[in-house]
Amino acid sequence: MDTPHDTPPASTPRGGCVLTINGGSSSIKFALFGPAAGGDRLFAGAVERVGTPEASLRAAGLGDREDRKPIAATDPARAADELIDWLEERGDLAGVAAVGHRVVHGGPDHAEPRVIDAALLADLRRLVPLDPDHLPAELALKDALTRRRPTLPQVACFDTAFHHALPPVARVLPIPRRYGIRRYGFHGLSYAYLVEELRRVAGPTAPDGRLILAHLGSGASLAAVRGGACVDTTMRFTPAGGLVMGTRTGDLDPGVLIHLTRTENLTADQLDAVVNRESGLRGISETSSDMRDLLAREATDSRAADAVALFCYQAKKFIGAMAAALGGVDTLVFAGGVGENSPEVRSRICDGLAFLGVDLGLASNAANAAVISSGITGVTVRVIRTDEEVLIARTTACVLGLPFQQKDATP
Ligand SMILES: Nc1ncnc2c1ncn2[C@@H]1O[C@H](COP(=O)(O)OP(=O)(O)O)[C@@H](O)[C@H]1O
Ligand SMILES: CC(=O)OP(=O)(O)O
Ligand SMILES: [Mg+2]
Repeated sequence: MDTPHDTPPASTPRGGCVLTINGGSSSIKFALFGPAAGGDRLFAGAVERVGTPEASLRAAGLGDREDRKPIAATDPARAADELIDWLEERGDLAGVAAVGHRVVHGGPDHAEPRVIDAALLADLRRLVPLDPDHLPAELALKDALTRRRPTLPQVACFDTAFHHALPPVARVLPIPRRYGIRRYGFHGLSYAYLVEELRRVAGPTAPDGRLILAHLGSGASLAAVRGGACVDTTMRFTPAGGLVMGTRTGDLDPGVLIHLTRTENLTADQLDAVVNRESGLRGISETSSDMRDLLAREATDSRAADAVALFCYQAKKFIGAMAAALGGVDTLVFAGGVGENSPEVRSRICDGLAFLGVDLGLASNAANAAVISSGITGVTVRVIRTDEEVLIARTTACVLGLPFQQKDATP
């Protein structure tokens, strides 16, 4: 898996493919689907640790071993160029009919997926201050692809769309209206996929009940869904709010920021770095933002133990809050890198939630089974592997009228 290839693995000739791009602050996930009529995932991968000397590109096709190589990706634009070079070398870009982008923030005006044109680009550039940790990278990826393939249609799929119809009481934030600050909510592509997948695995009426979705990755949030519609979510105006995350604070007394501005003379950029990149699990543990590292260290490092404990405690409290918004809960879904893979974290989050009817089965939870509730109480607890990429590919094909039927949603 770690052996770098000097030559890229051979690709199969193909056309009509959809390339998906999920650009974040430190990684770019990508996948190639198609040919369009089949909709298979041909390969998937990621450029990781963008902005550091350790940046690398890894990818694996169906049945292939993973290919990994170091790349020079000092910023998102360089990372995009490296990724496009790699796709060109493989001969894959020639077969791409469309590119679908995850766009984390759509602001007040954009929810429906649409082709990225000059007007949308101008709007997205204006939205950068709302999400300085995702949008610049996403725009750099779009620009790099346009430079290299000016006629290739590119479609924006908005992470905020799932929350677009939040009830007014969940949307309003208590600050003078003149500032136009409101709750948007994020991780919507993941949530939309989880609702679809729940329908597929648990029956067409499963998402109609009271549903709590917990997307627990480096970025983490929860959503309360009733009748298939989102009624509340933990993130607010930006993806920095809500649950404590790998490097982001989550909810913080706003007075803390005033205090830091006054006592440390921090500028907006410095506050951005503190809130979005130096805090959360990293800030508390003083070592790592990665849940695996923290779990491995917590027996010998009380700071790592504090970080894990805080994450689990806050997730438990937010499940309680989402249950209150829904008037109870029928199904709880864990997703994201932590939610899908850590029985320990799930067990600590659910410990003490028996009053809501949440009770985990020991063996099923340890096995990361699809259903991990004990069956003794009323709430069905599930683990679903989220797949933002397939949702982007499907949406992109739909916007452009490409034939695309995803045969198997499981990566
Ligand atoms: N087996 C595991 N146990 C605990 N945490 C895990 C495990 N596998 C992955 N994770 C955690 O998942 C997080 C990354 O989640 P992911 O959804 O991939 O993030 P991203 O937001 O970058 O998409 C990291 O904190 C990582 O440590
Ligand atoms: C919205 C958000 O936090 O996204 P990610 O988890 O990819 O950083
Ligand atoms: Mg993510």
